Amino acid sequence: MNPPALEARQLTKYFDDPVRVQVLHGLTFALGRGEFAAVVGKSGCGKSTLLYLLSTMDTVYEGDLLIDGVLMRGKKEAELARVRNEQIGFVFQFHYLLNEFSVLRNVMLPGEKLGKFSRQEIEHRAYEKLKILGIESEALKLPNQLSGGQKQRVAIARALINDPLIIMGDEPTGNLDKKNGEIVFDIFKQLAETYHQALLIVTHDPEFAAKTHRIIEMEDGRIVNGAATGPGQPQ
Ligand SMILES: Nc1ncnc2c1ncn2[C@@H]1O[C@H](COP(=O)(O)OP(=O)(O)OP(=O)(O)O)[C@@H](O)[C@H]1O
Repeated sequence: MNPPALEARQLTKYFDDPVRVQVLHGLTFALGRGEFAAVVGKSGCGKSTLLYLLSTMDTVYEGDLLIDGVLMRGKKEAELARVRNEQIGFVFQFHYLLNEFSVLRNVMLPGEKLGKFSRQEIEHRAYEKLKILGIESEALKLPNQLSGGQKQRVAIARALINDPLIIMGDEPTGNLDKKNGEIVFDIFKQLAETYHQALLIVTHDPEFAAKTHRIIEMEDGRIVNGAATGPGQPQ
């Protein structure tokens, strides 16, 4: 059996700014392949801090993090950068697309950075991703010629270019209207159910959270609900 896409074991985080404050209190949970989980909780409960740790961007923590069964502790920054680029796709509330490049090139950039495929192959993959997101006709436009919903779909295509095992989002629908939020939700669901990617999405939208496979509820730096993967959850 495959290991979980993501596993946190007693993840603990302190900030020392200006005094020592514990922000995460020994979080233990796993996220399987094909699972679509929402992380919810009040402002300040530690959701973004958790995402930072899980995405390997913050390496100062206690406890352990495993990605696809591999322990992240002790890895050098260059190795972590490779893990991030290859295994994790990130979608933020704001799209951070580069306006001087076409939509297609924006999607291709993380593929070029990975350096695993030829430029032609990356371009082919970028078109494929834009197609999944229903915006291949916009490929040669500049990001600022698109609507907000379309831009967010480009950002998702960019997160998918290297076929990551895990997709993380910090309020990826926070900036969208209801209709576009639903489109993005359906895309995430398809990624989990058709492509067996693991999705961990921070959201303040209860309707969005209620439609995912699993809600991980946080309170004051602890998981108070949804830490355990239920029986029958896709792996
Ligand atoms: N760099 C930092 N230094 C000190 N404290 C921090 C730092 N970053 C976050 N915190 C604190 O850690 C706690 C958790 O913050 P975090 O941003 O993870 O919460 P959140 O649940 O994502 O909130 P929101 O929903 O408002 O985005 C908060 O009390 C915050 O003030």
